[in-house]
Amino acid sequence: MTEIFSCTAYRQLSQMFLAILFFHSSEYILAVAMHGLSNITPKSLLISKAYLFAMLFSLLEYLIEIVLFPGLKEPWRLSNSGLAIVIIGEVIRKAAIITAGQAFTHHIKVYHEEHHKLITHGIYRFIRHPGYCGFIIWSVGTQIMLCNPISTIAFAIIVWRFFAQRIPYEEYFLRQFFGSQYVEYAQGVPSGVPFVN
Ligand SMILES: C[S@@+](CC[C@H](N)C(=O)[O-])C[C@H]1O[C@@H](n2cnc3c(N)ncnc32)[C@H](O)[C@@H]1O
Repeated sequence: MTEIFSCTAYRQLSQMFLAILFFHSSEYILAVAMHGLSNITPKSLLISKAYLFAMLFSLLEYLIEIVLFPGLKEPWRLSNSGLAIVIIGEVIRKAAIITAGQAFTHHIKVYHEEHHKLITHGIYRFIRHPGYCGFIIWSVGTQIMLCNPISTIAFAIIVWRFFAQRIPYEEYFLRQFFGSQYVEYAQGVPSGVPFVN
């Protein structure tokens, strides 16, 4: 047992645990700070059944591989690059949440509220969906950090597909709310999610 859970495994699993803990607790704290505790539900922790399934799958992959192919987990440069990618993803996502403030809601708004202003400054000057871009980077980074080949590819495809479907829906309402102001903004600024215009 001690041999299976080598130093590498302890380090990688602790980093994963801390990455997840930091991500969800900071999402919740920021949601409370932006919207007030009374407007927040446990959904702001962003833990869905699909997400839990994906994370458990990745943990299972890790455990199977560390037993059967321990050498797969050893490339420390790759694992450290994963950690760096996780941090970059966090920074991009949190910059989005802090910049957008009350405009950043975890559900997509389908009715225009008066206080909802179009955000085009800060990180939104460079990409239209930094929150989604940051999450894709963060989630794929967690799997690179664990040196999980299957989950790295699966996370990249599944998370990308999720946002590729969500963005057109979200932008339909943004065009309804902000009209030509949003159309012009979208023409000049890339989405930040690969292959999504
Ligand atoms: C989960 S947030 C994600 C925001 C953005 N898609 C991102 O990735 O940073 C979803 C809410 O943000 C709002 N939203 C998205 N882009 C916005 C912008 N540029 N200005 C104001 N609100 C925006 C949408 O109306 C939606 O209700």
